[in-house]
Amino acid sequence: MLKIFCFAQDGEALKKQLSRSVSFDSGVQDVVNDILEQVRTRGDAALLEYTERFQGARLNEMMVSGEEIRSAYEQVDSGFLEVMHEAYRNITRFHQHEVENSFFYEGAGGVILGQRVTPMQRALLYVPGGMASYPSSLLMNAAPAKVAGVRDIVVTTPCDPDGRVNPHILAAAAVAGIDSVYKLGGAQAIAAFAYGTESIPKVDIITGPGNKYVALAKKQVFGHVSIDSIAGPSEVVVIADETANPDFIVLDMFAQAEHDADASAVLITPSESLAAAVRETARRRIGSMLRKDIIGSALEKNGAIVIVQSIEEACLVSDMIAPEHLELHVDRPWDLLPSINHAGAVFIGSYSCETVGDYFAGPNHTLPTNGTARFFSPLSVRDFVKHTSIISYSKKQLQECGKKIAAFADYEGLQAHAEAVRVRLDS
Ligand SMILES: NC(=O)c1ccc[n+]([C@@H]2O[C@H](COP(=O)([O-])OP(=O)(O)OC[C@H]3O[C@@H](n4cnc5c(N)ncnc54)[C@H](O)[C@@H]3O)[C@@H](O)[C@H]2O)c1
Ligand SMILES: N[C@H](CO)Cc1c[nH]c[nH+]1
Ligand SMILES: [Zn+2]
Repeated sequence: MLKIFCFAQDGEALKKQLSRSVSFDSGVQDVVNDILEQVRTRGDAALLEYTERFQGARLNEMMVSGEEIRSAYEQVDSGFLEVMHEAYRNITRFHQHEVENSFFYEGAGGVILGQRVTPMQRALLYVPGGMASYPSSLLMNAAPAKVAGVRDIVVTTPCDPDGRVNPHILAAAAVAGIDSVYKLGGAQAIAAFAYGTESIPKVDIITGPGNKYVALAKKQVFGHVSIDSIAGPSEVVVIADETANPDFIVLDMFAQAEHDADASAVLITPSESLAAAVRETARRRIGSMLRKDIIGSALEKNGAIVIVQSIEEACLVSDMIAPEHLELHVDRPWDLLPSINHAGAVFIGSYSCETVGDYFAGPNHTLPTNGTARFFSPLSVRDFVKHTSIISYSKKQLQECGKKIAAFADYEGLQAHAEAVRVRLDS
């Protein structure tokens, strides 16, 4: 199930296997492109057909009522509510540190220059709900949107075949103060909110994680709307030395693998004895896991133990993968941080397990996957704002530099640009 590779011998083959790419396989691309096109051209009719096909639900009503949200909040276990409230406070507090201010300054000659930071007006938060339900993802998406000051925040998540949304998700919506929840999932939901349909209002940004269909749909609609990142099937890389605990490592690898048969989990270590112990522990423990089939498939397809020559080489291999999550189970974990260039989130030391970040610590768990941590960042307040440049010249200030500006336009051969300045110099 967890094959052991030696980087020195299998380097080239491993590069191919481990480097995850944003180019999803062509079967998935065809399916997603077709769904996007159908919803774009046929609107609600296609949306409802796909909802019936993929969720088994024939919907008369696409939205959850306010009453359902209130009653879910009242009925959910009070201990769970408390944890959700505490987690939401932690997440909000973290995101408050990301707030950017507008700025203005006096440029040469006293002109006023600046940048306004303003919130997006309409955001869709996608909360996955195919194989499991993710109230934690609702909290993770809502907090930065709220902190940014987004005016209209709507959530969508797949309902069950009876048209019901998981009550824990509805309770999380109440915790975050969100009252618009749709029952739609998959690429068809992404299409509906990206293009708009008769019943679904187009949004400005779509954020949130999802399976490969959701992640690819977000990628394809980018440009019609903004997106946060490609946050697809979960991934973890563990870098470990001989001091690490094999049980910790195995359960952290299982934790990501249990999300999806397309998830991935890789251990990189210079210790052959640790590699053998992890493989043995995985074999022993998998039988007791409720999601053993999903874990087994994910590890079979995208699981590996890679033996390297040193911890430094482990960092290089990890960078090659650019994982969503990177755990450092080594003697001096902080020392490795400068050698890590590409990871969505880094977990320092063997007690900072990824589950802590998934639910509770505060940093966002919506993270880039498929190697896109090379250029995407975790979901943040920055995703929910945009920037507008401000330029203010008086007549006198324009007269001081107008000739130079008009000359620049002349060099570009753009006469109207030049005249637009000269006409003011003569006025
Ligand atoms: N990267 C992150 O930040 C992050 C965070 C949390 C969860 N995740 C990931 O989110 C995903 C959740 O996946 P999920 O499936 O449980 O829920 P989901 O809501 O992402 O996907 C369910 C929907 O996928 C669509 N779908 C399923 N099979 C299809 C098919 N054959 N053809 C077309 N559409 C199909 C259906 O519309 C279905 O309703 C997992 O991959 C998990 O690892 C990622
Ligand atoms: N590990 C997921 C991100 O890949 C987030 C999550 C939510 N619930 C449990 N885990
Ligand atoms: Zn998780």
